[in-house]
Amino acid sequence: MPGTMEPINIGLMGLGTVGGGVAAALSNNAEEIQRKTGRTVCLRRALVRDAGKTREPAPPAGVLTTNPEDILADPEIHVVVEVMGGDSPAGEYLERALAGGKHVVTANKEVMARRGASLLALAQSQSVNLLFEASAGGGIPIVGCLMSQLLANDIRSIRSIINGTTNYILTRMARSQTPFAEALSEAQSQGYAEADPTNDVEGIDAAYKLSVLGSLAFHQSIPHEAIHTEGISRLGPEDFRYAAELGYAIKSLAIAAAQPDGTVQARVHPALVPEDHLLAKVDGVYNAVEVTGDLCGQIILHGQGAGRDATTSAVMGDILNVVRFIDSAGPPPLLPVPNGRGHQVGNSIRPIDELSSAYYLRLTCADQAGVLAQIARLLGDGNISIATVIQKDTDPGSGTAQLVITTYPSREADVQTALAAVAKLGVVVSVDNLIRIEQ
Ligand SMILES: NC(=O)C1=CN([C@@H]2O[C@H](COP(=O)(O)OP(=O)(O)OC[C@H]3O[C@@H](n4cnc5c(N)ncnc54)[C@H](OP(=O)(O)O)[C@@H]3O)[C@@H](O)[C@H]2O)C=CC1
Ligand SMILES: N[C@@H](CC=O)C(=O)O
Repeated sequence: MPGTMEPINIGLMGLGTVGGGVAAALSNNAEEIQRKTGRTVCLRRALVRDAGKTREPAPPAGVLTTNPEDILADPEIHVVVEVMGGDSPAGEYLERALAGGKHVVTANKEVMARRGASLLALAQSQSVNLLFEASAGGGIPIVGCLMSQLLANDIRSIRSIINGTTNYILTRMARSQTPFAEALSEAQSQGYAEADPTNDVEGIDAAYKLSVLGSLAFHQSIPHEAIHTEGISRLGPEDFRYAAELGYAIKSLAIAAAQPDGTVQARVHPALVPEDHLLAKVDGVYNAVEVTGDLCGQIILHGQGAGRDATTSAVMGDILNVVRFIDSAGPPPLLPVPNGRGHQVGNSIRPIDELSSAYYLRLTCADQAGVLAQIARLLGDGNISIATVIQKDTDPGSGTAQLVITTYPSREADVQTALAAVAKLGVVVSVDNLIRIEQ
């Protein structure tokens, strides 16, 4: 490690939306960083795929490289900041960096969801830090909050909006009837979306983030593969209209909740949220995380969940904390190492089938008398009671009508069985959507 008067050198892996923001902050805020940490923090190398790309601002001469060894094998680089994205090769680079005694800061939720447990154990064994605030919630300091200030709590639940791209798209669709593809392209041009936006719109990115947050909150591994995950691509403009008529907004929620039997329920899916709930008011690229703990009660953190500056704030916070750690000469970092003290071995995720929830159901049916009665009978046979009904002759002359039903809370497994029976009714043309209602 560097002597007390020497600079701390950063090896930046990735110089895109977030990496560009971090490089700019290291340069523009150099004096302030020096004032706050007593150290000069220098960008020594920046790894990219294409060194010929035009970059604004252009990095200083000699900084760009396409060879990861220029960072991993350089003993003068003390901190690796990974903002490349994806599991591989980023994951292998981080393993190498930690094994080589370098501190690591990453914004990569996929790597932390897939390899966080082993990376944290490696960091612990090497007495180096591994910080990952930007991996969930963008500029919202939720990771640090769960790791430190809320640590004394028995966390009961996390209910959150943790994908900026999706929330941006849903807001545009609800407010201005913007078509899905156009709203996605706007989110991409603002730098919010992942390299493969399927991860955003299909809920995969939110599942990675929920895996990170849930593992910290419940002190057990919440594997992303075990999280029930649904995307937003099946939502149509009519769903937003009907939801508003019923007094709800549609949001993509990521929820992890402790169950009385010690298991955890973890799910990412679109949901109807009452219009007066705080989560319903989170719009555009903003995210929010509601944490309920036995001591703190309910806390809601709200802020920008994606974008260059907000994410740079989280990454830079981690960098400055690493610099302070280097100079603290204190004990090794206290990382949330899985299977370590207070961390349960194994995991127990409750299957979605056992969830009890109210539902919004949209159907296209024959426009004739008695249809609702037939559907109500089949739902009733499956122990599902109807709460409200909206009937619309949306396409006069077509012989079909739209039926929107909300139900009282019922078991997911019962709803799926009853719906399969409803779909087979001759008078039902199509089952267009089924969305959970979150109170
Ligand atoms: N954008 C956002 O709002 C947020 C992003 N994140 C996370 O931050 C990370 C980076 O995201 P973002 O900045 O948007 O991504 P970008 O696609 O904008 O940038 C990725 C950068 O990594 C470089 N890169 C990618 N793969 C390789 C590789 N195999 N070898 C060398 N260089 C590589 C690219 O090089 P080149 O420039 O040559 O193409 C580019 O500079 C991701 O993990 C993302 O999930 C987290 C929170 C918010
Ligand atoms: N693609 C992500 C970026 C931040 O994590 C999002 O849209 O939230």
